[in-house]
Amino acid sequence: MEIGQLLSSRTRYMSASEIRELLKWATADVISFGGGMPDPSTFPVEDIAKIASYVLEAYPHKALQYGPTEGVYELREEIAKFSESFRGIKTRAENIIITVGSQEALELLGRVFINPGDVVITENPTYLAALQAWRVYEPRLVGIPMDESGMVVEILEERVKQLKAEGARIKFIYTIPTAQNPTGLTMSQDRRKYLLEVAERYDLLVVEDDPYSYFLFEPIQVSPIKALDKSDRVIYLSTASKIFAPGLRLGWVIASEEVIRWFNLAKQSLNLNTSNLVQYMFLEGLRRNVVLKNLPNVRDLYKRKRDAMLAALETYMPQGVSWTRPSGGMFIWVTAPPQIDTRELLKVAVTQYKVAFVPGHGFFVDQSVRNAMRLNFTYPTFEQINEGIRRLALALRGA
Ligand SMILES: Cc1ncc(COP(=O)(O)O)c(CN)c1O
Ligand SMILES: O=C(O)/C=C/CC(=O)O
Repeated sequence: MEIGQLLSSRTRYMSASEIRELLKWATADVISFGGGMPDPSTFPVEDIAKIASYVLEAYPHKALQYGPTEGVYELREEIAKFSESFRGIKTRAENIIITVGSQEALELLGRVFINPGDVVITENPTYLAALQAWRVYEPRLVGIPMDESGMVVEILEERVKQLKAEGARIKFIYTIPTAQNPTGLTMSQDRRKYLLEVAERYDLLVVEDDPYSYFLFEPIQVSPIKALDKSDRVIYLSTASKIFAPGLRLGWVIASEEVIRWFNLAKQSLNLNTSNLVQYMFLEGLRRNVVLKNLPNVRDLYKRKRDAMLAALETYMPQGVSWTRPSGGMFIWVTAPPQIDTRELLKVAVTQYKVAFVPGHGFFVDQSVRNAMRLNFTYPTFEQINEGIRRLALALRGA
């Protein structure tokens, strides 16, 4: 049966995630620098196995039953304590909703805030799956350039002034201020304060997406923007994906009670509630300190992997190729000579050189930059990092 005529008009805005599409390349002979996957050796498998059997023995009915859309109250309380002690964010259970990964939080932002033509301001480049989630709501995406200290907030302020003057409806400013995806860059503390000042001055919402502040390799003194928020204008997203296990699909939002109420309403029609079993498992993981006890080792491993990739880039890359030095997180952002289209390069890289990466196009609000690529260093082994960069350099020389 042909369904083309039956599709909704919004499907024209649905496009594949170049990250998800790459997962198929994670074959035996292709070295993939694609998905932002944690090193599987960091998964606390034994702890999770014990926790799963404990939860199913201690409170099976609560774990296996439907649950409250906003999430298990004890978990929301535990995340509030974790956020204050570990991130300096003072909050309460009532200001938290548990989501199916922070990817669901990105969807809830679109569903609750974006009408066609509304302006959403982001860093440029930014997380491509956020753009993917929001495009179906037909926003006007405005990208702000970055430098070594993150989003150039002076340019943000100028753009906000222009947009306000033309009567644009700015719905929120989206930032990944710490070890940003895809660049790995971290916004300075001064810029964080300046961004909040601009948001205060123009009465704007700020969405702070923060999966990576757990993995800062350099001693940079930065605080979550949410920790500086005195007027409930920052919507803070974080996730268990990088500090526990991505396959469990658990994230959370910290925001005003009004935002939480609207996210709750939108989530009811999406999936009723995040898996209770997974919520109780993460709750036990926090209570047993499984999350924090592993972090120093994981951070050290990822720092060594970042250094290994930076060394390999220095060794093998030809003239004209540049890259970021990430302060943390999972990614290095590489810029090839301007004549190279990395989507075209990927085809050759995979088939002839058996190495994969995420082309940079999809991380830009207008897909305007074609000679960039994102490399993940946390998933590949040290040997694959060196050999994969050697192969990538050969592919670039041949381009
Ligand atoms: C900036 C950003 N936001 C959201 C997500 C989605 O994470 P989750 O696994 O919690 O859905 C990711 C995952 N890489 C990310 O990098
Ligand atoms: O690579 C990323 O940034 C995101 C990874 C999550 C996914 O596998 O889609």
